Parts: sequence; structure tokens; C-alpha cells
Amino acid sequence: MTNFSELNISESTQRALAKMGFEEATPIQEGTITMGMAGRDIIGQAQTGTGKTAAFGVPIIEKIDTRNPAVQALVIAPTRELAIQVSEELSRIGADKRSRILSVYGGQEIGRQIRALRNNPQIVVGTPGRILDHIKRKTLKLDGVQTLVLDEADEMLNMGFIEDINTILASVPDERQTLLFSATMPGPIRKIAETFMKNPEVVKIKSKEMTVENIDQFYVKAQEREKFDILSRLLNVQQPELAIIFGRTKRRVDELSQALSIRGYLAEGIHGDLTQAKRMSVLKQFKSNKIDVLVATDVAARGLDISGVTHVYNFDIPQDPESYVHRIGRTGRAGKSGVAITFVTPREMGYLRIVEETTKKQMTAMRPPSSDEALVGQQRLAVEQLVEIVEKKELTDYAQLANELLEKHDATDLVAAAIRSLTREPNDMPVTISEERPLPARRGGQGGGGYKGNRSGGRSTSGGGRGYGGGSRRSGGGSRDGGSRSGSRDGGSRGNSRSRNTNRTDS
Ligand SMILES: Nc1ncnc2c1ncn2[C@@H]1O[C@H](COP(=O)(O)OP(=O)(O)OP(=O)(O)O)[C@@H](O)[C@H]1O
Ligand SMILES: [Mg+2]
Repeated sequence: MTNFSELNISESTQRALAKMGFEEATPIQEGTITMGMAGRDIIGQAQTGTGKTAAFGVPIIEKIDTRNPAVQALVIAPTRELAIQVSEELSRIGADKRSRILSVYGGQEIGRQIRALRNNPQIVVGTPGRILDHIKRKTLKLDGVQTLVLDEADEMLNMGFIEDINTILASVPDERQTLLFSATMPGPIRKIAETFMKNPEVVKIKSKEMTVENIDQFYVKAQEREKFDILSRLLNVQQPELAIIFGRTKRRVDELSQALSIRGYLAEGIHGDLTQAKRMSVLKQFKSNKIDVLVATDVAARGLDISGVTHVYNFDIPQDPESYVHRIGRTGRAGKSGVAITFVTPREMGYLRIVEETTKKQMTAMRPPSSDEALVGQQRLAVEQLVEIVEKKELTDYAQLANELLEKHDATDLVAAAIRSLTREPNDMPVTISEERPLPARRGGQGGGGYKGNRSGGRSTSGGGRGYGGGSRRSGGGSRDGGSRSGSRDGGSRGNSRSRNTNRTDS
């Protein structure tokens, strides 16, 4: 491990990093910061949660000339939440240097952004759609940009943003530095990326597996109709502090979060059809532990850094291995441990094997807990709560009542009743979870039924789409961004690729 002081970083940035609690550079930071400060183009690949943001953030902050009013660095991220998060991290790294940082994304009033852009931010972080919007309105001038960053580059190039990115690139000087970061970088996508980079240095942090070691990975084989009950039982037995449950479609997320709420869990859903205000408020509640289960489409998968997520449940197995890596990477961040459990129907086992081949990590089969085991889990929790209350010793107001009860009833009965009243017993409140069709049958094993082959660069360059054979990614209708993109940009030539990507979100 390298200390930040060995990386030729200014005192002010070192102070900021220390304040953030960063003592030593992570491998990707060690591998890229010096080169980034020297102006090299870099493709940086390292596992989820290993500090890629600061790996590009530190060089950006170091290179900003605070006396120059021009936008000097532009960071593009696939989702609004990520754009906000990255700009916040940059603000922290740049706290002592006072560089001006602005995030721009769809769903936020454009007038406000235009006014903020007049204040001459030196770093702009945004989603492709909104950045383009500002370029077209001439409210964002990029001719002073020296560093361009694509965070989650593969995602953006893969999901039909290639044209947007190309248009943005045309507004940025050629003699810029380009930095690309992601935990996954499929070969064909990397080739596309290299076309707009200059002799990029590829920094790939070597690891046996693509996923981090400190995430325990399990799968549960179950029929579609059994999944919800198994999920409830798992939640009761495992009692996650904070959990994210991923569903395949927006409808799925809505139904799951409603069903979980009916059964007494503090759950909320998040997906691209919700208003920006709602998305932000749900995330805020989750971060501040006001809800402890977040149900999400892949919206929340890329890059989001929420500390304390202990469990990730893939209620539906993701369709591509990269999604799997990013989804489960919401836990086990910055060296913490985590648990990931993936539900798979018998027909979908082929997908599971493809995921395992890609991540080079086998998932352990897990037997779903019985309802008795789930009850025992809840009883244990109730006992813990009771003991905690006793140990707090704030019971004087209740002592008299207790003594009165003890005169009339058996002590064991009374304690048992208290435990029972705190126990969440199996709940039969009816819930509706519509059945999702399983992913199209696919055999596992070598070659994975063309899975990787389908994600060819050719498809991506020819107008986007994630390159699934036959466009089989089910969308449930609607555009990826649920109509929250600004103006008419939803239509046009990219309509096709968008409609296959319901659960993604961009501007
Ligand atoms: N050098 C460091 N020391 C301690 N903590 C760090 C360090 N660098 C980053 N972190 C913390 O680790 C967490 C993960 O960092 P970050 O979000 O940058 O990961 P990432 O590699 O971009 O992950 P993803 O692939 O999911 O986007 C953050 O909370 C960040 O503050
Ligand atoms: Mg990241």
C-alpha cells in the first residue's frame, strides 16, 4: 500500500484526503494518479468499491487552475444519482482548493442549471443527455476542457450512448486527456473506447476474480412463484442492516416494494419512472436508515456508493454478467464484507453459469430457509430487542405495572408474551407479484450460447443497444428514462435501443 504523500500530490489535496479518512491509496489509485496528473489517457479497471472515483478525482483536482474561469474538466456518468455522488466526492477532494464544481442532470430544472453555469464552474459532472442539452443551448462551453472522464464507460458506450458521447467529444478540444473507468470493460467496448483516446495506458488491477473477495455469493434455485416467500424468509433469518433487492422490470420493483411494505418491512422502490425528487428522497431515506430495504432496477447498480449495505438480493437473475458484477458490488465496498444472493429459476440456470464463468467465481448453492427457521430468526431478533431495552435501564415508569402483572400472571408467560409481541410472525397478508417470464432458455457451459458474442462492438457502434440476441431484453414498455429526459431528445434515432433498456436511466 502506498501513502498518498508518495504520489506527488499537493498538500491541500492530501489534507482533504486525510479528512475523508483515506489513509493509503487503493491499488487503482496507486496505479493511475501519477499518470493521470501527467496528462496521460487511461483506461482504468478495478473491482467495485475500490476507489475509482478518487483515482480520476485526484488528478482532476490537482490539474485545475483556480484562476482560470473556463470549464477545465468534464465528467460524464450514466445516471443522475451517480453524477451527484461523483460531484460530491470531487467537492470533498477539492475542499481546500476551492475549485468550483457543478453537476447537471435531467429531472432538475434547466433554468437553475443555466444560472449555475454562468458562475463559471471549473469542473462539470453530468449525464450525457443533459450535457448535450446544454451544449446545444450554448449554455455549456467546453473549449477549455483539458480532461474528460467517462465513469462507467462500458455502460455508456454499451447502452446506446455512443452517439451522445461522440457529439460531446466533438465539442471538446482534441488535445484533451481522456480517462475511462469501470469495474467491467468487455473487450469490444474497450476497442471502441480506444478509438477516441490517444495511446491509452490500460491499468487493470489484477485479481483472481472479477467480484471482490469479501462478498459471499450464493444462489437459490426456486420456481418463480416461490421466490417472494423465500425472500421474506431470508430477510427474517438474515436480518440485513441495509439490503438492496434488484428486480428485472419497473413493474417488478413496484410490486415487490409494495408487497414487502404490506408484510411489514421498511421498503421503498426506485426506478427510472419515478420523478427525480422521489428518487432522491428514497435514496436519502435509505442512506439515513429510515428504510432498510431498497428495491431497485439496475438504476441503482452502477457506481452508487451507499455505506452499510450488507446484503444484495437478485430477485431476478440479471441478464448479463456485467450487470451482476455491478449489482452485487453495492455491498462489500471499501474492504467491508457483504452477502449476495441470486434467485434463479431452473430454466435460467444457464445464465447463472455464464455469470460464474465471467466473474471466475462460483456461487454457493443455498437451501432456502423453512418457515420455522424464519420464525426462529425473528424470535431471536425480538429477544435481542427486549434485552437491549432491559439493559438501557430506563424502565422505572413501567415498574409498577410490571409488578401488578406479576401478581396475577406467571413470569414466564409474561416474558413469552413480550417476546411474541415483538416478533414478526409469518404474515399471510395477501400480496401480488406478477410472474415474470424467465429469461429465454440458454445453455450454460463453454461459449454461453453466444452471450459474449452477442455483445459485440459491431452492434454497439451500429446504434447502440446492449447487443442481446434478438432484442430479447424485456422492457415492459416505455423508454429507459421513463419520460424524464428533457424535450424531444427521447425520440429520434435512438428510440430502438432505448426501448430495450427500460430499466436504465440517463439524463
Ligand atoms: N484510499 C481510500 N481509503 C479509504 N477509503 C476509500 C479510498 N478510496 C476510496 N474510498 C472509499 O471507498 C468507497 C468506494 O469508492 P468508489 O465509489 O470510488 O468505488 P468505485 O471503484 O468507483 O466502485 P464502483 O465500481 O462501484 O463504481 C467510497 O466510499 C470511498 O469514499
Ligand atoms: Mg465508481
